[in-house]
Amino acid sequence: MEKIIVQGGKRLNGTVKVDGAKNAVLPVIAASILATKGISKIYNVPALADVYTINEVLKYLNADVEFNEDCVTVNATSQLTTEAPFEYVRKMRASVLVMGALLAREGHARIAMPGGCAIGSRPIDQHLKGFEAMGATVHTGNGYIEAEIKGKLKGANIYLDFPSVGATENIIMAAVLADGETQLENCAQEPEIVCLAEYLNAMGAKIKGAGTSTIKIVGVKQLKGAVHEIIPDRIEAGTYMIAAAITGGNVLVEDAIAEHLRPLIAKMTEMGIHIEEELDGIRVIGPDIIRPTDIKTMPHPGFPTDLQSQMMALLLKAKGTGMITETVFENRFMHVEEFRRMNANIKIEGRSAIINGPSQLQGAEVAATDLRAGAALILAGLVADGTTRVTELQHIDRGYVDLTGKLRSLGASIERIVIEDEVAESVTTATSTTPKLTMKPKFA
Ligand SMILES: CC(=O)N[C@H]1[C@@H](OP(=O)(O)OP(=O)(O)OC[C@H]2O[C@@H](n3ccc(=O)[nH]c3=O)[C@H](O)[C@@H]2O)O[C@H](CO)[C@@H](O)[C@@H]1O
Ligand SMILES: C=C(OP(=O)(O)O)C(=O)O
Repeated sequence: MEKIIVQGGKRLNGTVKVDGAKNAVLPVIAASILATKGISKIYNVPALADVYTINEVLKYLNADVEFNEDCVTVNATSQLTTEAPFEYVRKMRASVLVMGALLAREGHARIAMPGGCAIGSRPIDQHLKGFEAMGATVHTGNGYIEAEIKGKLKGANIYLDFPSVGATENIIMAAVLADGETQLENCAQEPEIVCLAEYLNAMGAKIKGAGTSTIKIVGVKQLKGAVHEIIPDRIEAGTYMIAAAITGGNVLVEDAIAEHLRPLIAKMTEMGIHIEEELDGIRVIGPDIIRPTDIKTMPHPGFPTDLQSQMMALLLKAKGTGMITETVFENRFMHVEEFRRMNANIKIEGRSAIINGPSQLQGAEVAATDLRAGAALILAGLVADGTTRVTELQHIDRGYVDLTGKLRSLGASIERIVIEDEVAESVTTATSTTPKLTMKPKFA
């Protein structure tokens, strides 16, 4: 078992570099199987557990995939198989993103049902509605969803009931090889959609309007491999911006793109945090007193749900009452119980959390209930009295490259350890806060 151990009380200072965006690289790698000619080279790829999983999915489908340094090379020119089994989809829901591409290219896709996860039920009805509008038939059974089309998909007008990120991506990937024009309305406008569309256009696709609520796609006959660079991860960047603010530090978040982070910058500014947009990133200077604010998560350009739990950590240190309303996922407050173990004063009312700050946070044993919850608990640990121990690190590894190493380079007292003997560890830690013989640091 592994744990992250944080000692609170250090101000963070220095520069931290952001990696490539998880939510951009996953659809881009999925889209690479649309190329029946040439190879793709995708740069600025973060070494995340989810990237290894999507690469495994592609290899299972019969593509050649290599991951060296920050570059993933894909050759998908051989005949593909058209099934993504449960073992991959269970590990990572984004495995469903190969569905649109397989359907467009091979006329068939069979994908294990993704099911729900800790943050919500997460259906994919909008993805399937798009495929059906393009002429595909969709069946479900035995835990799988199967879509097929005789001949080619046909361009269609598709209106999404909600601007789903995954549905927008899957439908774009289906439409690029369809006969005729597809118009996708009320679609997601996230920067990751723009990154995907730019890659597909470099492959020969004809997509216009990515980044707005209406996207037009004119189908083409064939796509070829292309070179593409993944955008910096705005959620990772936002997490370090909050780390700087919560500790009253001064940190340059290198490569953070301010245009992608407007809602966070606006809210942090309202909270009295000093933010400077510099040429090579965003500098955050934490104030002595943080003011409370109210936040409502929304699809982009609204406040991102993926920064909701980290902002809750920050509100715990604000002087006064703040409120967070989560509108994107129905169950994304799992971290509240964990914050309460740390002495946080939070009340839940329906889809809102009322945070009465400042809480005198205390170090505790807590579990990362999902990826961003894990990051939020570490942020709280940075300002808690004493030691915080975070478990369930597999969630954090899905979305942060070396979170402990990066925070330590800014001056945080944090390490990741492998515990060989759980019982011995609990006896030792009950009496001491010094490193124990039973623990081994995992990263240098
Ligand atoms: C790999 C990736 O990019 N993940 C991101 C993506 O997830 P993902 O693409 O799964 O998120 P969606 O935008 O699709 O989901 C948003 C909401 O719409 C609902 N919904 C979605 C599709 C559908 O067919 N039917 C339906 O009801 C979902 O249950 C959820 O409540 O966007 C989310 C919202 O910004 C982020 O939190 C995730 O980090
Ligand atoms: C919810 C997230 O990711 P995913 O959609 O991959 O579960 C996230 O990145 O916070």
